[in-house]
Amino acid sequence: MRPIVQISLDLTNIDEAIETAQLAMRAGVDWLEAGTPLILAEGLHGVRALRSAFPDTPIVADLKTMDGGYLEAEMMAKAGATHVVVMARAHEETIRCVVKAGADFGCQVMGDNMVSEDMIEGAKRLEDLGCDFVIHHIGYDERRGIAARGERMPSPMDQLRDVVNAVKIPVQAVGGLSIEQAIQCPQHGAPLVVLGAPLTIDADAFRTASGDLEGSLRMICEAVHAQDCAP
Ligand SMILES: O=C([C@H](O)CO)[C@H](O)[C@H](O)COP(=O)(O)O
Repeated sequence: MRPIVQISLDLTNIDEAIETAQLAMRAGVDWLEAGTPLILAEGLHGVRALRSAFPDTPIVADLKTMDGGYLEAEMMAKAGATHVVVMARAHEETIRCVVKAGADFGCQVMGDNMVSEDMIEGAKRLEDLGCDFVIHHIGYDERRGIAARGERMPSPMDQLRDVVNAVKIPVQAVGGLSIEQAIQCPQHGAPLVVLGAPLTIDADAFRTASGDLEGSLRMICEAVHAQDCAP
């Protein structure tokens, strides 16, 4: 699979999300993600606004579904999402329901292994239950909590190769990656590169790469697209 750059719009209003998405699309980003904060703040209106502004762009709705999977996926697909997210820790019936809704409404399913007791088994479970992609994810609170205790912060890079080797579906690594680590994901067999915090939480540091946010993002997109994804 050709490497893909996805931008996570972890923002809290539609105007800011559209503005950031426009910049991202000019820079060469392939997929947009309606991040969990945007979905909480703007709901289906946020996804509809992105779909209306970007009619041909894949849109991931980061719902983090734990229950009521069919309806959540149906609503997001009808609003314009091409991808929805269900959690590996959800009941297997919930994962099956999201997969069924994906098939019924033309939407692909990304399964997120965050806080799985065993991240590799979590990824396999998602594949076995019919998900189209695995999101190998170390959560924001988990990372911050561990760092606050002065311990080494876990990274999705720690087990990325093992997760990639355990499943046949494409994998995306998420959670606290540096820009360099994100760019390297295809070399570790993970073709979906997601950029989140660098554009929002850490925007100033991100700009330092070239002094200009759009220019920096363009450089990142070019670096990702120039790679072949390792098997
Ligand atoms: O999904 C996310 C998290 O659970 C909060 O909603 C974030 O999008 C994800 O953790 C982003 O991580 P960074 O790559 O560190 O921005």
